[in-house]
Amino acid sequence: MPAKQHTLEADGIQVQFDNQNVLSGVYLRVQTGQVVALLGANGSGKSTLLQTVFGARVVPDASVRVDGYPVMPAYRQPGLMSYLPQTGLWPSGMALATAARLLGVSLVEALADFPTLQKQAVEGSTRAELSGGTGRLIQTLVLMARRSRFLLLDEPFSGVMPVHIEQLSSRLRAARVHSGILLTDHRYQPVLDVADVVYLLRHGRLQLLTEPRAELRDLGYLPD
Ligand SMILES: Nc1ncnc2c1ncn2[C@@H]1O[C@H](COP(=O)(O)OP(=O)(O)OP(=O)(O)O)[C@@H](O)[C@H]1O
Repeated sequence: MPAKQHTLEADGIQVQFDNQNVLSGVYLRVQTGQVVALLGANGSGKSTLLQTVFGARVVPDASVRVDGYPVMPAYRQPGLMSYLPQTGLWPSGMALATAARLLGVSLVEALADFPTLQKQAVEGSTRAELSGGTGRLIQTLVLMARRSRFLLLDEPFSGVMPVHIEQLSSRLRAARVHSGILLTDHRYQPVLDVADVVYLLRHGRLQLLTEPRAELRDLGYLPD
């Protein structure tokens, strides 16, 4: 029997910095079974939006709902949402195994199918001892192993080598069985390859793209 579908919605999000509107009148919808891409220029407000949805940023009048019920702050609801911030998920000097344990995950299971990562994540090793891309990938895999209903990923492909991006993309596709995934990254190609739905954040608003590659080219986000 197919898993029951759940819907995350967010709206009413108005954010200003220095009297400039960063987010105004955003409506976002993510369903379990979907990978939803959030694209946009540097500084367009993608990270601000993810922080707000997770509850890490408090925005008056914002509404975040799952299946129609308010879930603010979402991070307080057990099993509901996991969030990979752009700045890192745990302190870089913390042992990977400790970080995974605090997140309720087995490091070995999280890194299954990634033998090179398993070799690097030996007892006591920390993110600070790994390359940037390896550390990024390990954080994403640990977070995914929590199997939360919704997963917010801010630049999971950053610094990750193509062969691992491919493997991570397969994991993301498979994770749709139990999760809805909201993903932002400047590596448009792998994002578009994995996404079921694509939003462009522009002038503070979300635009749903129906022909993502063509529209991104027309708007100057992708080269001709
Ligand atoms: N705490 C803050 N104080 C002032 N301005 C901020 C603050 N946080 C974010 N901003 C501004 O808000 C805008 C949106 O930032 P945000 O990090 O959300 O963009 P982004 O789309 O994630 O960018 P990038 O793709 O470069 O990561 C930027 O202009 C940024 O300078």
